[in-house]
Amino acid sequence: MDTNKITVVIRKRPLGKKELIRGDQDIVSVQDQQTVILSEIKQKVDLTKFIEQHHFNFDLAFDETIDNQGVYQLAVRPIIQAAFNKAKCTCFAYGQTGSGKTYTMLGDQDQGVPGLYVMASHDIFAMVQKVEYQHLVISISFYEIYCGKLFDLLNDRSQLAAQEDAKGNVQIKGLSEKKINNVQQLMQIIQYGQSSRITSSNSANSESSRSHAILQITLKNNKQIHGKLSFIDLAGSERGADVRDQDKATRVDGAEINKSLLALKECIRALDLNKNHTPFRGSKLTLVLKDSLIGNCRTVMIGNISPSNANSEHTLNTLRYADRVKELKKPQEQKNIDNHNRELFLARGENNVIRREYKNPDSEDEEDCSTNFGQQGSQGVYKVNNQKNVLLPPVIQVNRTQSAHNKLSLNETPSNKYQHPLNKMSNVRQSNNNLQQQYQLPPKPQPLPQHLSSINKVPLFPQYENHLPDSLFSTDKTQSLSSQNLNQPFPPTYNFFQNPILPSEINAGYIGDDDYQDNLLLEDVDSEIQQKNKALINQFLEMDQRVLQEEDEIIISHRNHIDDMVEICKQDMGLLNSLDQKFVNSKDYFKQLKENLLIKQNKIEEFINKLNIYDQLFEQRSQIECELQNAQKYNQMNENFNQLIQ
Ligand SMILES: Nc1ncnc2c1ncn2[C@@H]1O[C@H](COP(=O)(O)OP(=O)(O)OP(=O)(O)O)[C@@H](O)[C@H]1O
Repeated sequence: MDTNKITVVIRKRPLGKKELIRGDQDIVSVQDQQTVILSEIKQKVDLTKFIEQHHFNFDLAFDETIDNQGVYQLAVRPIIQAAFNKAKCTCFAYGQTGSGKTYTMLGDQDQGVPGLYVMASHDIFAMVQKVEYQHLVISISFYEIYCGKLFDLLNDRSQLAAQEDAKGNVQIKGLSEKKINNVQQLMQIIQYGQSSRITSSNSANSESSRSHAILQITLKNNKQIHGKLSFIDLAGSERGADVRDQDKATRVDGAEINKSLLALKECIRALDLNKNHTPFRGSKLTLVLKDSLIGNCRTVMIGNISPSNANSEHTLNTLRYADRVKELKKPQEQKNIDNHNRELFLARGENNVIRREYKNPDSEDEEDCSTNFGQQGSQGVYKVNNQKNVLLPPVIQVNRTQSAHNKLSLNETPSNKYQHPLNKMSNVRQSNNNLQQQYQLPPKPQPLPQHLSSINKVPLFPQYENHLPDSLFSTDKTQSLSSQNLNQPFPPTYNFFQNPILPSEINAGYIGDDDYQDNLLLEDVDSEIQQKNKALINQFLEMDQRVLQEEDEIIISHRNHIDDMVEICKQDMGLLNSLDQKFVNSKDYFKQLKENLLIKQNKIEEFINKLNIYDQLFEQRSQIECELQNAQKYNQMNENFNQLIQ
């Protein structure tokens, strides 16, 4: 699949009123429009707190200062253009309950904030005024998937059936389609459909949606589909088990949500890897989206995240999910590097994680609050931030081409102290932990990179003009929707898919950058232990990759196996039939039956062998994982020991 077909975007929402009152801390920082850093507050067994910083890199990352208009312009608008060029385009909003998915898609009517639906439709209706698209008819469908069932939101929630025809096309039988002529009509229909959605109260968000809502806008040319846009407000990604006060129905529903989100990830993964088999049938969601995820398609995945420390686990899950989707379209070398950034297997060894000492934001100790790390300029100086709701990592800029003296300076361990063989490594870790974690003011809205600031903004919503951020676009926002603009709804100079945003500079915090990793740890600490650990990690990653590949192949083999068995069963039936009709004598019948059984036996054995190989690989991976965990425990013990004797 073309690398530009999938765009992964992260959007952080601001802290909500309740969170501010509760004193929640903002633990997410977005840097250079691509990097997201989550500072997770954790606790050791001795109850001391520390911060684990997780670094992620995406196609686009938006902080709380961006509004829906900005998200639309930078991430979504290009797919509207693509739909007019006959593509099937999909925009997903993914994230935990209350992270801002609906706000992004639908906006906030009370506050007069437009969402992506309305912005897209403004552009669509502007486009169909162009001569070359005047023949296109726009129609919409709106339905939801709840507990694996489809409900038509534009027809009294009537239940629908998704059926796959002989050619593999999926049709939703009975789905109503409304022809629309203008934005107002579209919004009225959406509002009507939205009011029929399934919502149920839960502890995270009183208007929580527990279903996937799918809005499809189809561009038709004489009943033929010219292009299609699907906007999907996915159900909350958190696990059913994490939601309080849940009854059985809620739990079942939660499991269904998980299943579909996993299937979605698998489908995007399969497409990206150009696999022969894509598991669309893994869930209703992926089945109904089949035609939008194959061939000439574009996908924008918006991962919505909450900034609050109370949601750190879910936020981390969303970032990892999005990272997994995004990881697939990277070149192999980059994947290898980022494999280091992946989930769980060795929390302390995870290479996209930095551990830091936790400093209580209530602390009045000014002296500790300004530490120079030897950086040039002001970036290494950490100032007190009186704003208690913000817990942001210090931005340490390290130029990766700089020589050793420009690196993050680490404290020397006094030579008269006992040195354990593992000391070098633990010294580094300890020094890292000793870095004073301070609190910065939230970053000012960052100016867009030069090549983006020249975007020719077309004011889509004269009625919403007052809400547009001045900082976002260089053009005059009072410009009206003139006929000239209507003829040119898409900025001719800008196409996101042709001009992806490049990181303006390497951010030192991004540990996926192996030069930086080398600078921080490896060059300075060349211990045997560390080499061993590194080798173990590489072994683990290699094995992990093989296990994942084997898993994919087994699923494909299983489907093939079923097809084969069905074929043999058909032959068996035919054989019996022939015997009944006396077309075959009993001797030939027994001979053929035996042959069929042997073929079945061979196929079953072949498949069992595959499963055995998988078991072995899995076992090997577990062993390496275990060794890694032991190494981790050993290092921890050593570190504790050092702390005790110092
Ligand atoms: N970018 C934002 N700016 C301001 N407020 C926001 C933003 N994103 C979300 N909110 C607010 O946060 C609350 C939760 O957002 P929203 O309902 O969109 O969450 P959700 O992810 O759709 O949740 P669910 O899956 O339960 O429907 C709402 O009150 C919304 O107005």
